Amino acid sequence: MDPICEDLLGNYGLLLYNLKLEPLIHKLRLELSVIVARARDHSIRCFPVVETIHRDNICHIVESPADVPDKIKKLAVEIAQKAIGSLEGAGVFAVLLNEVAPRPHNSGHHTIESCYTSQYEQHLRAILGLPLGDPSMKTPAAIMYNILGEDEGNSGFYLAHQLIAKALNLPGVSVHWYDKPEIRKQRKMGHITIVGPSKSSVKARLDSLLERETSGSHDFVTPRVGIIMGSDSDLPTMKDAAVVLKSFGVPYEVTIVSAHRTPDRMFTYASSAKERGIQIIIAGAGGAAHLPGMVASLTSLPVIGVPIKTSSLDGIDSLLSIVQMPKGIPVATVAIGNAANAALLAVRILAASDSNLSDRIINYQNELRDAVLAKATKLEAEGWERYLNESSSSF
Ligand SMILES: Nc1cncn1[C@@H]1O[C@H](COP(=O)(O)O)[C@@H](O)[C@H]1O
Repeated sequence: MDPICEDLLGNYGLLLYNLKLEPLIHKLRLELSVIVARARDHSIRCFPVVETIHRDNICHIVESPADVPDKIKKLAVEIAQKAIGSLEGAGVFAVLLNEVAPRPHNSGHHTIESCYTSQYEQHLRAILGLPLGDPSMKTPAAIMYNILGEDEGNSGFYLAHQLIAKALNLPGVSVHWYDKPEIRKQRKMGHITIVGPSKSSVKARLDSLLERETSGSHDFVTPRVGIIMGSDSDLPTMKDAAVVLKSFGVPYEVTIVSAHRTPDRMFTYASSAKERGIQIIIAGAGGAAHLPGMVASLTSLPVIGVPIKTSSLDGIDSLLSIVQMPKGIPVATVAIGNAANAALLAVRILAASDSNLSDRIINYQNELRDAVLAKATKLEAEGWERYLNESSSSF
């Protein structure tokens, strides 16, 4: 059997339309879903493939995009398109393992916050004969959690509202309450969508909401600075920015975004940064270092570029690629390899409207001054030869 099909049969079940489904459905752990929109002119657009995670045969969580290889996503989209192509009618259809639902679907609820066009808007566009909208994600990751009734009556409402109150304290969260008059155990009463910069961050936020152990970070504060770099080989340089931000107590996120190797990710990252709460982006890249400039062209946020020192041209190539921006799209550029200065500049920009940070910058500068004055006093007292001998290890 084709290994892709084996993969699907093993984990995702999408190819099982024509097989005996019952025994497999009972074992279903997760399922892929594709929301397909078909317009009246028969044009078709697909939302990103999501994975739905089931508990007691009820959809519990939806993660977007699905964490499966691209070849599986491609195959899932092809199957979904084929399925919808064989049906009549315009509108939004959800294609899953055991159903084709001719309507907006639970597995597409996340699109309200995470996609340029929600499944509901797409449905209206499709049935009204309007052009279909862009179904791609405007945020790198989203997770949707169904609020299921935990109890009957008032106790059930109380538990659900407790969860909602907690959710509203987390960044990137939107709560939808369906206002159903009655609550029953396992009945879908609403849903919570969490959007964020990565799968791990949205999963960690959901874990914190549900008071579950998380394998990722426990820091759920919205990052104010995004530190991005073209490759993990830039990390030894770029980590200095993180160290400085940490010392100033400025929340930040760190990730890899390559202008050339992951252009779509760069687009999504830069265009969603502002609405995710990021205020400044620090972008490091080496060689043909187009990342800072391209990111600056996709956002209105200030962008600080860090030229990474390269082996062949010592970073001059990176510096010139970053600093020579055309008029209209500025990138503040620091010295080659000086990610610490990029972070200090970011802190100064934030400090312009944050008196607490401003005080910390002044303290930091005072500390720098005092350190230099102490060295000057020592040099004058000891003379340069002894000073050099004593300090040689630190030069
Ligand atoms: N310009 C560019 C686009 N995508 C990655 N780079 C840069 O290419 C350099 C070499 O990357 P790697 O070590 O992954 O080959 C890194 O500095 C990285 O920022």
